[in-house]
Amino acid sequence: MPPAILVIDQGTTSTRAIVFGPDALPVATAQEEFPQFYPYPGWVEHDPKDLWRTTLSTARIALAKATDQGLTIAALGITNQRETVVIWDRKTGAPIHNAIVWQDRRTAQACADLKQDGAEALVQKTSGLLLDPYFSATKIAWLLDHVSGARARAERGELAFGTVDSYLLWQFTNGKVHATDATNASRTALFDIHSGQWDTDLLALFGVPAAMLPEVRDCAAEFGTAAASHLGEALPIRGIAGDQQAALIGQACFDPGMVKSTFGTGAFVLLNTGTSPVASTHRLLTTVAYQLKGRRHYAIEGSIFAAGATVQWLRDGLGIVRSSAETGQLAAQSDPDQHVYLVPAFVGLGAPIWDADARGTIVGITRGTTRREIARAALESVAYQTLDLVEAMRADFNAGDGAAAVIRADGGMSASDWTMQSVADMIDAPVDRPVVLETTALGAGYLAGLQSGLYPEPEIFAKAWHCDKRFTPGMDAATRHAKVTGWRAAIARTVLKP
Ligand SMILES: Nc1ncnc2c1ncn2[C@@H]1O[C@H](COP(=O)(O)OP(=O)(O)O)[C@@H](O)[C@H]1O
Ligand SMILES: O=P(O)(O)OC[C@H](O)CO
Repeated sequence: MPPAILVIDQGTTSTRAIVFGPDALPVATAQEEFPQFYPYPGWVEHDPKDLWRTTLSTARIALAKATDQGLTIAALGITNQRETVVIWDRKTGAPIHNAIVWQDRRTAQACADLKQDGAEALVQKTSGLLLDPYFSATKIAWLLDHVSGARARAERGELAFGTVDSYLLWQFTNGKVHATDATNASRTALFDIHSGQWDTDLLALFGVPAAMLPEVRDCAAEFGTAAASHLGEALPIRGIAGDQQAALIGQACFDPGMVKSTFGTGAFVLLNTGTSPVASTHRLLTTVAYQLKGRRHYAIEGSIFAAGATVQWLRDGLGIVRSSAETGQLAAQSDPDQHVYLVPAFVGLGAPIWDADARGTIVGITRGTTRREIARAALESVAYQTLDLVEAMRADFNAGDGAAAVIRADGGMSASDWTMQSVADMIDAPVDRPVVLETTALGAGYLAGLQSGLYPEPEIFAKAWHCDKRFTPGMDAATRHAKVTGWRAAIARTVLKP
């Protein structure tokens, strides 16, 4: 029977399982949403049992569909929402608390205090990240300080910490393997991205005992065996990467200067900088892109908190569109002489501004403004925010024309031709949308397939990447300049901290 790879894509709102055949094309999928918990404003939790339950249910469905097609699973790959923290008891495997999700802001004050003490330089230099509640370290400390007895148990080595990949790996292997990969480790703010080791100074800074940390492995590696009791057969786990890094791999962005952007609820833009980490002077993040055969490749990353979320707000909050896709139709009919800007700072602004207190605004409306101009402003806000990240990346990477010469797009919102054209116009570079849009799962599948000898080395795999549609920039420089100037003025009215 032809071999295939089963991938778990454990995301923020749903878990998906996708099987890739011998030619690395998707052949079977399953998806399941799970509950989100918001105990207080700004807090976001998941029940780890839900993450495991939906992992099993979707994997079983996808596996059965693949078996029906005569395929046999050679290995498992895992990709996951990053930074989210799970802590569990090593003896029972039981989590000591709900998972604290990457979006959770409960440790904002702890981060502000550390910043006040001048700790950000160490964090940035060693981990490549910033002092922000987004990352795992302060979430771990919060759990150790708020769950009764947890700190003492962690120090005695009784508790294990993991990002979601690590927790699923523990479950699949029945507690035999406590490991993660270098991309997930690089999102914790505890990992020295230069040496590839957990860092004792960062552990001391955040108050995290070393005894609770997983072992860090390559992205394509032997991660142990999923016990037969889970999926009906014992399966080797051979690939792990955080979801944005997995998308970079799935988009075959292996050369320095290549960029992918995933336009989902938010948007994540990553630029491959090769085997040297590049320290950003524009408050972008430096992160591990992937680690293969002990060799780390790096990326600089910027994130936009509201991309598709703005479209959802027009649909579910304002009720001025019936479907996401309608926004593109309305934008196409809008009046080009109206200069309306929407800054979707619903939960503050991400890179490169990082203002958690900024709140959204709409400027430039007149009595003649209709939902068409509002829809256009919503879609254009994604293009302007992408431009802000790409400009910062081009300046940081300093590679002239080679940096971000093209953006490879994916994610649900990449379905919007109008938005992709607008992004191309604003960044003044082509946007390519690939044939296989399941780039995140493909990236993890590629890693597991590479380790299994099923898929070829990166250079060969990259040749199998095919563009479905290229969006070529078509806006004249004067129009672009005027529009971007208007956007920057709108941002200035939004940002609270200059
Ligand atoms: N045709 C479209 N036009 C505009 N936005 C769209 C379109 N199709 C999907 N979206 C947006 O894409 C987002 C879903 O993308 P997805 O990658 O599934 O998100 P996530 O993985 O973050 O849950 C939604 O916010 C939706 O509004
Ligand atoms: O689960 P997603 O696709 O929303 O991705 C979440 C990111 O990994 C957070 O850093």
